[in-house]
Amino acid sequence: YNERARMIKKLPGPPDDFIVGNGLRIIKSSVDVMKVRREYAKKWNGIYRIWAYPFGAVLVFNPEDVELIMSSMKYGEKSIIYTILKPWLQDGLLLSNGAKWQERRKILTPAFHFNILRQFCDIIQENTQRFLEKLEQTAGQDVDVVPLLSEYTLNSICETAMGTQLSEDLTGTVQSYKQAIYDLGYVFCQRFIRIYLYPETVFNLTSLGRMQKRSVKTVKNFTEDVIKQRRDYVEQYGFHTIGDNNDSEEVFVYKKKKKTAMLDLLLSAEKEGLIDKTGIQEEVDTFMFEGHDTTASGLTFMFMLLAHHKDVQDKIVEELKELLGDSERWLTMDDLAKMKYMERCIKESLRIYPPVHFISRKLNETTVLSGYQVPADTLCHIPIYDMHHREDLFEDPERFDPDRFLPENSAGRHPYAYIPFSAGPRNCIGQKFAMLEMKIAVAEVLRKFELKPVTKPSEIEFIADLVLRNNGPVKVNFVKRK
Ligand code: HEM
Repeated sequence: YNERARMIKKLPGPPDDFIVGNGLRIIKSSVDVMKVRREYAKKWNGIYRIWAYPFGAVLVFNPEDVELIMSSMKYGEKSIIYTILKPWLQDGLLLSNGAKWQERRKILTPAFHFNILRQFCDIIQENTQRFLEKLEQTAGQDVDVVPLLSEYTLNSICETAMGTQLSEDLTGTVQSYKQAIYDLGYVFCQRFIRIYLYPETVFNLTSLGRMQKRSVKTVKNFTEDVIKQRRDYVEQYGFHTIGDNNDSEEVFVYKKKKKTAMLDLLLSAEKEGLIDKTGIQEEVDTFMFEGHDTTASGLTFMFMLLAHHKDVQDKIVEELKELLGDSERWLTMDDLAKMKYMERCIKESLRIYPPVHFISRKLNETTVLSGYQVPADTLCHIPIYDMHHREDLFEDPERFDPDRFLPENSAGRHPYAYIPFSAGPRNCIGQKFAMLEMKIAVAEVLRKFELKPVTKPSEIEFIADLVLRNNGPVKVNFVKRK
């Protein structure tokens, strides 16, 4: 009942219970908590608050407020809920703040330069061909795309950014890594809604605390192996450079040399004393997770949608035919840039199913949002999913309509109404990489297969996790084209 509480309670939100405020109302199962969030978002369209003593949170999904928060570094600091991820991602780019974040972002930005992505394109293509062979083995059957796509995207990030191929004898380790990521997402969400688990000493005594400890160990063992493999390679052969035979392709990475793998960049920064071993580990942990789980989620829902929209598949195939005729060559970056219809389909899928459905910032000063005074230190959550599903921003929001992204239909839309990759200075560093990978996967799969529907969008039940996931398999039937 202090001043901060009184200010927060002026915002619309669920009714309070004595002392605990809304704290008990949000302790739900992973599925129910997502349903409650949707109910609240529909009821208080644009802004509402949750007061759970001693924390106040405001959920902001009015584009004007979102712009205010995201467009400058004034609110660039991540909120306290991300500290739950610290034992795993430590001070990697996703979690770090201030000068450390700035320095790291400067080191890592060149790793996703256009010319480097051009080199990655071939590597992703090779991986895609292996993925297609896997699909061929189950052609005509109902398959759960979730594990297949997670393997596909994990291989892509390892072979490109990390410069390491995951060999067959690592299959067991890879499985444990993926399971550990699921477990860490589960622990994060369970702890997030249970404020009494915020103190470390209490949390460490619980089964969730023990689960986190085990999972962090598994994840770190795996990423340590990836770093070691590349370190050994670099020691033996030197940094893998590109553009040596073609000066027009020259890429100046971190002021001088040219390197492909992101990990090479970090190893070379280590030599210059700009980052240490721990720093490399935290960035590799961050990029391995952000670089595969998000894209896998995006592709999962994209394939489900395509399976239910044969007309959309036909249009993409038509676009491919116009571009390639009867040629069986691989698609290049230039081809993909011309596939405007397919790009609209991916954008629309990321609107309906944004893989990163929720982000959070710290308000470090009292801020006016939607006309309400929100006190300093309030957690400022941005539920991207709820904004993308606002009826007044996207008419008939559940309908899959790629033409929403035609230039004439996007004109007048608020630039912060659609933010699957976040926006502003702390936006997604891997956005172009993710779009490239998704385009290659969609185009190459549709060249070979027609997708038939199995799991229906109406059957999807989200579970609370770091990325958008269904509570169960997402099945599609891939039928080989003649
Ligand atoms: C469809 C795929 C992807 C989506 C939807 C996505 C979305 C996002 C979003 C919304 C954020 C902001 C997070 C926040 O503020 O808490 C973010 C940050 C980030 N993403 Fe992605 N991402 C994707 C793919 C990738 C890939 C492929 C990589 C790496 C290769 C990557 C690396 C990162 C990193 C390192 C950050 C933190 C950036 C910073 O704070 O400076 N993401 N991403």
